[in-house]
Amino acid sequence: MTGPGATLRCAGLGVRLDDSVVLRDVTLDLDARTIAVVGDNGSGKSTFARVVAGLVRRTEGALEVCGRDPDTDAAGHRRRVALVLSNPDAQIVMPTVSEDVALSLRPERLARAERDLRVSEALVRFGLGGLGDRAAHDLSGGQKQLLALCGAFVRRPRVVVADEPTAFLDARNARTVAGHLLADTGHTLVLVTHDLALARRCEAAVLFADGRVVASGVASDVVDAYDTALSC
Ligand SMILES: Nc1ncnc2c1ncn2[C@@H]1O[C@H](COP(=O)(O)OP(=O)(O)OP(=O)(O)O)[C@@H](O)[C@H]1O
Repeated sequence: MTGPGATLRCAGLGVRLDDSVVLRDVTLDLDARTIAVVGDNGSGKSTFARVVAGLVRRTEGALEVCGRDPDTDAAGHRRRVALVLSNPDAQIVMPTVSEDVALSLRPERLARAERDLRVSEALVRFGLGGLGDRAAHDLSGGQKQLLALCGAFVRRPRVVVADEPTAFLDARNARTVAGHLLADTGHTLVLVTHDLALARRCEAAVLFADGRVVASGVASDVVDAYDTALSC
């Protein structure tokens, strides 16, 4: 694949895990800042998200994320990409809120003052100002997901891959988290979601079924196609 970097470009991409073919012949060319990934349970969305994030290697085909092949510079790719999962408990590593956010900045080897400033600015931005010294596991579910976003965005990632980030949240927290993910802060968003109203708010979408792409393009068109398939 050549030419200027579209956001997400795949040609004949396939993934085999433990001798099972999980993704097959995924071909896409999307140039959009926000991309939803939709489809039934088990259709391959999370696997695709992990390939985009550089956590799972494809076994076939070509892939470019913002013009770069994750496999040619895997470490650099992981530095540019942040991953947000549905279960924020799985993402909390450090005892306190601010230590947990600071951990995300460790690879940048910042001076302590700059690191502390970046952490406190991020906490305020995600509504956690004043909670820096709290035990991270004592936060509410919604606050924990905001902490996960804080840890993702404090690194100023080029790409954010979010896998069902609102799945366990109430309507208010889901709206807050979605607002942060969709806001234009210079990142590209790849958002796996079962929330079709949220998917419609993205610019583009991809619909998976049985490990294949069955529709891709403008988000509202793709979600309409999925809605139609669901009612058949
Ligand atoms: N390590 C693995 N080995 C074999 N098969 C796997 C592995 N990981 C996932 N799969 C299978 O790949 C298929 C796609 O899984 P994936 O988690 O990507 O789907 P999904 O669309 O994200 O589903 P959900 O909406 O339920 O989260 C499933 O059938 C799953 O069982």
